[in-house]
Amino acid sequence: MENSCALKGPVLVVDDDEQVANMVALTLQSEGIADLRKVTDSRQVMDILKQDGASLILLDMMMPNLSGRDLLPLIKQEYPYLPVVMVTGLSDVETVVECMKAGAYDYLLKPVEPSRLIACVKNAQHVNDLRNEISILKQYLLTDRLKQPEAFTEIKTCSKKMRSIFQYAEAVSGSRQPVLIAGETGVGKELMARAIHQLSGVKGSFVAVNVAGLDDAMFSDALFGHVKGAFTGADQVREGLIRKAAGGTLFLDEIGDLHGASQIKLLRLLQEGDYFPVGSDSVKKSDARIVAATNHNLQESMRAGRFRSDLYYRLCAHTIELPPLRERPEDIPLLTIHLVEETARVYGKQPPLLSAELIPHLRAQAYPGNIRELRGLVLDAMARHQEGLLTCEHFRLSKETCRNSVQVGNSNHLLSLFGHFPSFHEIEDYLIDEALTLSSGNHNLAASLLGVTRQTITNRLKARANGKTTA
Ligand SMILES: Nc1ncnc2c1ncn2[C@@H]1O[C@H](COP(=O)(O)OP(=O)(O)OP(=O)(O)O)[C@@H](O)[C@H]1O
Repeated sequence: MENSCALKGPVLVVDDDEQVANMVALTLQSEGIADLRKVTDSRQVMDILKQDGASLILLDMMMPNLSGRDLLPLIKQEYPYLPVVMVTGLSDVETVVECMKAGAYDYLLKPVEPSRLIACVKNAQHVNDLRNEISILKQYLLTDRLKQPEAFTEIKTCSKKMRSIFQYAEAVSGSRQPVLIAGETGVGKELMARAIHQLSGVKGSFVAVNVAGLDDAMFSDALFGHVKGAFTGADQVREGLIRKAAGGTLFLDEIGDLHGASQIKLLRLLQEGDYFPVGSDSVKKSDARIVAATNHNLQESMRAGRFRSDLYYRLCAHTIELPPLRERPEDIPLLTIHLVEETARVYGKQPPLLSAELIPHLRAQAYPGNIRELRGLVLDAMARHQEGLLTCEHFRLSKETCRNSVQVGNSNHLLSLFGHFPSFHEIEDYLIDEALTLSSGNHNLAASLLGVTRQTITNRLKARANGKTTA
């Protein structure tokens, strides 16, 4: 019995009549469902499932040697979550009822009507997606592990909230449904969109377009392209970005600013998977996965009549809300060190050590521009910095927060913290513990924060464990 309910693999079209199988396959291919396998001998089905799996089976009821009706219980016993759609002639309706009771997902009557076939397959795929998503989320609840941590390498974080978001992103990355990434400016929405693209394992490209400021004509031309002669000056055919994103991901940034007329076109693309190049009345199909991002509250925009509710509900099936930096201050040390190292590489400098008071200062900022703002601050500070420690003096920080943070060195504060005036070793231990907390236990990071080597921290911790520290 199959333990995992994650369903991967082609749609199997099982019919002894090759013509019918071809017709079904062609109809599905015309809808962009390309991962198909035709099987004309039903006795091969169980072996195929064992070797290559399947995400759905279209199973003819009447076949020589092993009928669909006899095969169904065998499939259901081994693969209880695999949707099986029975395909049958009208006269078999009673048997269909029996098959539904035996676990068939749905049935189609011959001759198969294309729109019903497509709707049935898409529904089954949607149910599969949801089941896969739930199954992955369940695994996370039990293990708290990421399957592909490398997809998130560019997103530096030690925040638990962000880690749960990574898990959710992994869970939805295999779905064909759109993903909406919401969050303030500069929180890393585009980085997240790229991670989802990488996680989904699709072969096509990641194509990004910022739709803010595009009027409807510009939007249609950029996305859908145009035919020669579509308008004055259109003397060449232009392939739209949607074509470039075929088999990949189309990232629509600032979707909350999308023009009203363009919203209708995008809705059609999401619902039907098709579009018209400008100046053409021949419809084109798209299999690009749509990921959209916004820093607006789309529900508010919807209530204010600026954003179509049908489009919103189509987009928000999988929503990822990235928290602002002020809600994950624990990321500030890690991000600062990452940005300092990155900038040092760009300027061809040695990465400087950070002064002890710098991180508390940086943590005290509000960052309305989030990580992009922190990046700007670090770039600017690194440009001023000549040599030695990187300190508060190099940063354009609010004087108020600097004054507040400087009070860390106040002796009253030390008295209230330790209950007595602390010894040198107590302060040392305290600093090491704080740095380890800030860096989520990362010794390299903690050493960099304290301006010492990693070995110093390790030796100190070892000595403490062996009871060799003096109070
Ligand atoms: N967690 C992170 N780790 C490292 N760099 C980050 C992180 N988050 C964001 N950045 C950097 O911050 C900058 C802004 O990120 P990004 O463009 O992804 O934000 P955004 O949310 O899409 O912004 P906007 O809404 O303004 O388009 C980029 O330079 C990006 O590399």
